[in-house]
Amino acid sequence: MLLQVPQVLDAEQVAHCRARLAQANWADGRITAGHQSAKAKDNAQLPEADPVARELGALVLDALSRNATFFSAALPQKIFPPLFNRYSGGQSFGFHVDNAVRYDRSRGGAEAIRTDLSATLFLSAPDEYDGGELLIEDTYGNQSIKLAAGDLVLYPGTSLHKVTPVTRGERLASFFWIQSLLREDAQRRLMFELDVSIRRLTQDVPEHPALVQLTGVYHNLLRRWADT
Ligand SMILES: O=C(O)CCC(=O)C(=O)O
Ligand SMILES: [Fe+2]
Repeated sequence: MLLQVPQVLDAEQVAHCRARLAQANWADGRITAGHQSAKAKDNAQLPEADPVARELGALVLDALSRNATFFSAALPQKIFPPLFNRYSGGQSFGFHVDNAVRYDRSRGGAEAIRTDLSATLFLSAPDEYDGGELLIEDTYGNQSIKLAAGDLVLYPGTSLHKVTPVTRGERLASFFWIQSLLREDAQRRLMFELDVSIRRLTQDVPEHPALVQLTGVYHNLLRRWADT
């Protein structure tokens, strides 16, 4: 399932991130690339331990924790501390699949996070740059994603994807991975659709007794499938 989540960050939060990123110590993006993707990757990135990355990463995680759509679609178990990248002057990232497991070293150890889902949170407005589309190979063909600043796209970690060359301006984004309670994309999609339907019914017919039953079905399926 490929899902766009609008307005994860508001205009003020985006402006704050951009101001901090303008002063940050950017490095070559290949620092976090796996063996294969290093060949395809040409961008700038903040190192994982960079204080600006940690500070803004916490801001992004806090926004995600209050976003019902993100929660319902991802059913997050662990989230990799958000990273930040920048493409300009023709930079791009060729087709690749993200590493299956990432190690979060932000708390001293090296906690393994299975990358069930990948996410990009756009921090530049689409009219600020040319190119820079995130192309994702989906079951239904290629999707070309270029979202408003503050919006996020969530897609299965199993997907082949690339970022097309940025030929004008600069594309800033935050990107990260999620280990979900549900390992399979098909299960996550079913649970998301069930949750969206229950929420619509709760709005339209709040007193209907079947709502209690349906909510029970949701939780009992999750209990059956959740991998904790
Ligand atoms: O910049 C993006 O939108 C995606 C970055 C990416 O695919 C990666 O770092 O693995
Ligand atoms: Fe990637």
